[in-house]
Amino acid sequence: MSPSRVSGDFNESASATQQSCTTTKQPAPRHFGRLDNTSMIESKFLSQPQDLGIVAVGFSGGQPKPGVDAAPAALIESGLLTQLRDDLGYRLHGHDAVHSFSDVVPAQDPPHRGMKNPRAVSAVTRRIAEQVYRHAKEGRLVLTLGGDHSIAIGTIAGTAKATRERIGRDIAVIWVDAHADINTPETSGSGNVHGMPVSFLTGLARDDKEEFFGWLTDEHRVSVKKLVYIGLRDVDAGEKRILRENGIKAFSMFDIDKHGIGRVMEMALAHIGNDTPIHLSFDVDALDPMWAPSTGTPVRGGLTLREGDFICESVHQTGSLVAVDLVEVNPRLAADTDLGAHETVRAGCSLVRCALGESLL
Ligand SMILES: NC(=[NH2+])NCCC[C@H](N)C(=O)O
Repeated sequence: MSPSRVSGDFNESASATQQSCTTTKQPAPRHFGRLDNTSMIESKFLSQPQDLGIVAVGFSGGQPKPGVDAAPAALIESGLLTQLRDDLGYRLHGHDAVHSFSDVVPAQDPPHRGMKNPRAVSAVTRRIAEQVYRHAKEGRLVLTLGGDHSIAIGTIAGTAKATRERIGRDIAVIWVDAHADINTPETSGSGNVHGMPVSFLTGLARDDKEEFFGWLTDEHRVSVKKLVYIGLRDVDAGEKRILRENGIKAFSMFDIDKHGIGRVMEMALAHIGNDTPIHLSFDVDALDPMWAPSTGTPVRGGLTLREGDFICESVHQTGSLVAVDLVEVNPRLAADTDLGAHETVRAGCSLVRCALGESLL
C-alpha cells in the first residue's frame, strides 16, 4: 500500500514556495543570514544542517489504543512543517507522505515472548530505520513524527548506524518521557512493545530471529553509558532494577523538583559531553496531562510546557543535535474535551520548533 499523501495547509503553500523544496535554487545555510526567530547555533556534526529529513509515521502497533497513528497528519495540518520551512528556514525532504508501512504488517501476528504484534513492530521499525538512515547518511537533521514510542527502535537504530558510517562516532540518546520504556519482553507486564524500545536498542533485550528484531546489529545499538533519561515518574519494578544494575543516568521528576530544570539539563548534557552527537527522543507524555492530555499513558505530576520547551532549547543550543522524535500524541484521546487534542498537538509543535532552533528572543 502506498503512503498516504499529506493534506492540509502544507501542500497548498508548498507549490507557491517551490524554491525551498527543489534542488535548483537553494537558500543560504541556516547559520549564515538567519531568520529573525531562530537561534545562532552552528551544528557540530551535520554537514547539511539546513536540510531536514522528515519521517512521518502513522503507526500504533506498539500499544493497544488506536489514534496515535493519526498524530503526524494532525501535527502537519496544524502547520508544523510550514513553520519549520517558512519560519525556521529549513529545506524539507521526505515531507510529502505519512507512512503507515501497512504493506509489512502481517494479517496474523501472535505474541512472541509475551510481546504483542511483534512481527509488525519489528518489520515497521526496520523500515523506519532505513528511512532515517538515508536522511542521516546525507548529513541532514532528521525529524520523526510518530506514532507510538516503539518507533524509536527504528529511528535510533537508523541514526546510530548512519552517524557511525558518516563521521565514525557513537551517538548519545536523551529520552524525555514519563516512562523508562526499558522493559525486556520478560519484565514487561503489558507486552506492549512501546514499553521496550530502549532494551532492544541497548542490547539488553535480544532475539535471534529476524522477524523479532533480530535485524538489529551492533551498528544500530547505543551504549547504556550514552543514554540519559529526563522526566521519569512511572517506572516499573523490573525497569528500576535494570536502570540500577546498568548504572543508567536518569533524572526523574524528583530531580527536576529538587534542582530545577536548568541544573538538570546542565547535568544531563555534562554526562553526554560536548563531543557526542545527540538523538532526542521526546514522548509527549513527559509533559503533565494539563498540557498534553491526549496521549495513551498519561501520568500526573509531569513537566510544564515551558520545562519541556526548555529541554528542547537546551539540546538545540549544544549544536550536537542530529535527530529528533516526537511520539505518543494521540489526537483521538481526550477528544471529548476537544481542546485536549488541540492543546496536545499544539504542545507537540512547540517542542519540535524549540528543538529545531526557535528562540524566544
Ligand atoms: N511509550 C510509552 N507510553 N510507554 C508506556 C509504558 C508503560 C509500561 N511501563 C509498559 O511497559 O507497558
